[in-house]
Amino acid sequence: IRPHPRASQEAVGTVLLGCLPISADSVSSWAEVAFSASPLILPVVKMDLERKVFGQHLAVQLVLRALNANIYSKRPKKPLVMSFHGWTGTGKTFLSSIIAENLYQPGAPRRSFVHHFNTLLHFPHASRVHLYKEQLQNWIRGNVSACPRSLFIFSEMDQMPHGLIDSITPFLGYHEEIDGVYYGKAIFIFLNNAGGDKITEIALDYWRRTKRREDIPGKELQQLLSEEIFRNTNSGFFQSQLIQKNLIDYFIPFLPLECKHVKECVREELRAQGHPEDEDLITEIASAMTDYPSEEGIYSSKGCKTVASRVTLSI
Ligand SMILES: Nc1ncnc2c1ncn2[C@@H]1O[C@H](COP(=O)(O)OP(=O)(O)OP(=O)(O)O)[C@@H](O)[C@H]1O
Repeated sequence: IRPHPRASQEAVGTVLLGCLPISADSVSSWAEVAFSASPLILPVVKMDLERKVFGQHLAVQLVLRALNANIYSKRPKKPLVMSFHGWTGTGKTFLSSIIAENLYQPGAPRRSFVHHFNTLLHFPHASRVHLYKEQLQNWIRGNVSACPRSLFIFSEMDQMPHGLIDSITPFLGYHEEIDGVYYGKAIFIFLNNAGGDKITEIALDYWRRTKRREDIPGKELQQLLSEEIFRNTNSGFFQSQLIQKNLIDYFIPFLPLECKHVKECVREELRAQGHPEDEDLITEIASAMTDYPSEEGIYSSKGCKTVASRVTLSI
């Protein structure tokens, strides 16, 4: 990751990447305008999430609650920090992109406020952790100083070099300001496969006891997740201060997707590609994808991830 030349300590308070090329004050106020914290925003996000995201009632509920608490507060005491967990293809990236799309007013240049870090792309070498730490801090400090409502998304957390994520600990705490920068309106989302097996284990247990997945208690699941990723050497949060200091506000579980959810994804994909909703084809693709556990075939181990290509190949 190469921070924008202006996103550095000296430049805090000047113009930064992604913001309009005007003075810091106007950038800041522009960002405020672009961020539509009107009473309408959450109903719109809610509608979008409930309509487009299948099988993730817990994640949707928790995310809405979290956004509600931060967005409508005049001066949140700390930035909103959410960590999404679940198997591949269950909608973690999809849900964060829906948040990013809805958080800012239409027409606002989203890249000005939404910053996506992909571990494999931006932090590929464990030996360069020191360099990454400094760059990451500069990037966040610089962008939040210009756009307080910045959204930072970190994907592939499982691949994150140990210790790197702790470099942003100071920004995530309860501080009025740090060196003149206020972080309370920023939003951080971490995307992680770690914890996915635990979530599936619990979901499967409910299924086997013929209990509804809707009855899985979110609170307990969140607690289990925080313990699991702290212990897991591959979670990106292994022995992380972010967890020790309770700076992650919400651990959001993404449940494994069942055949009926995959069917919805296939249906959606057919529509998006402009094809008729062929029920036989929908069932065929979804059934072929629900492969876990091998004896029962209840969940799709790839979620909806390969749906688009399967639809393309089947047409
Ligand atoms: N729960 C879901 N509801 C609707 N569509 C979904 C859902 N999960 C996945 N999809 C579809 O599958 C695609 C891939 O999912 P997505 O990239 O969000 O998975 P992910 O959980 O981020 O996976 P990974 O952990 O591998 O990054 C999405 O773009 C979306 O089209």
